[in-house]
Amino acid sequence: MQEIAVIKCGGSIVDDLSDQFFHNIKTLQQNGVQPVIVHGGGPAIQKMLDTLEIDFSFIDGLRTTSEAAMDIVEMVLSGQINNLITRKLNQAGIQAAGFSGSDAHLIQCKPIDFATYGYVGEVTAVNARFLEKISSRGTVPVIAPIALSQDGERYNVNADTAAGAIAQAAGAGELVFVTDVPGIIENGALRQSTSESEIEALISEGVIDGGMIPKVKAALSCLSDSLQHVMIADANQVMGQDGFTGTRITKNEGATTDDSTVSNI
Ligand SMILES: Nc1ncnc2c1ncn2[C@@H]1O[C@H](COP(=O)(O)OP(=O)(O)O)[C@@H](O)[C@H]1O
Ligand SMILES: CC(=O)N[C@@H](CCC(=O)OP(=O)(O)O)C(=O)O
Repeated sequence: MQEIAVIKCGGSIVDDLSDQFFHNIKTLQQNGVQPVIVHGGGPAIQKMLDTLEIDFSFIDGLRTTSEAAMDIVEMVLSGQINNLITRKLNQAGIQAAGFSGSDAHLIQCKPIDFATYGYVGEVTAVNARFLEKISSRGTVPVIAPIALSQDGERYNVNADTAAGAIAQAAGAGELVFVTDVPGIIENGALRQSTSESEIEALISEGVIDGGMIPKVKAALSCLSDSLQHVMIADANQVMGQDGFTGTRITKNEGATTDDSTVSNI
């Protein structure tokens, strides 16, 4: 089986992906790696909810999602952003197919806490076998972070969390959060690496803030024996021979690394 690399493409950068991003995906394929793309779309969702004057708030970085908001989340993520990225990949000569996480039981979930968050899901299982079937035929799956509950309801999942769960369930050897910054910045400089104990301090000191918090949390929760580091990187960087450059996140030395909670169906 070829190595899988999950690339999470942030909503902050989807409109500004350069040729270099697509070149990097091609290079991964040429190196025998199967890329799986998971995307966000926070800014586009925000814009549409504001235009339609649909209420929401953020609690711990998660968008509270009413039924009306969920219609918009699904429309924007599946109908707009997923199509955009898939179309651009195909235009760049990379065979790609778009999916909602609610297709083919790709992402299964349960509500986090319906009374507080509404339709916001916590991933319980990923259909990694389906992904493997698509990837092994040379097609790049492009996945919107929408999940299905056991009773067939759609839920909104934070895209960083969805990418982490997919990487974990698919046994990915690489997970890269590509975004609009080169990695974790501290005092104006890029931090080349960090680990669990430092991250807690960086969050409490306010160095890691806002949209960077779900990335580092997702990274820490999916590190395992097969996935020993996670990268946060600039989406349009020139990728070198050693892969993406940015901030490399690892567990602390000596910590248990195999704490899998998402099942692979
Ligand atoms: N220490 C930090 N280093 C870099 N970016 C940070 C840091 N703390 C907070 N951020 C913010 O996180 C943002 C990236 O997260 P987000 O906007 O959610 O991106 P995406 O849509 O790509 O997931 C950056 O643009 C920056 O504003
Ligand atoms: C529950 C929740 O917060 N879902 C996110 C899903 C999109 C996302 O995560 O997009 P980014 O990667 O661009 O942040 C939202 O509604 O914005």
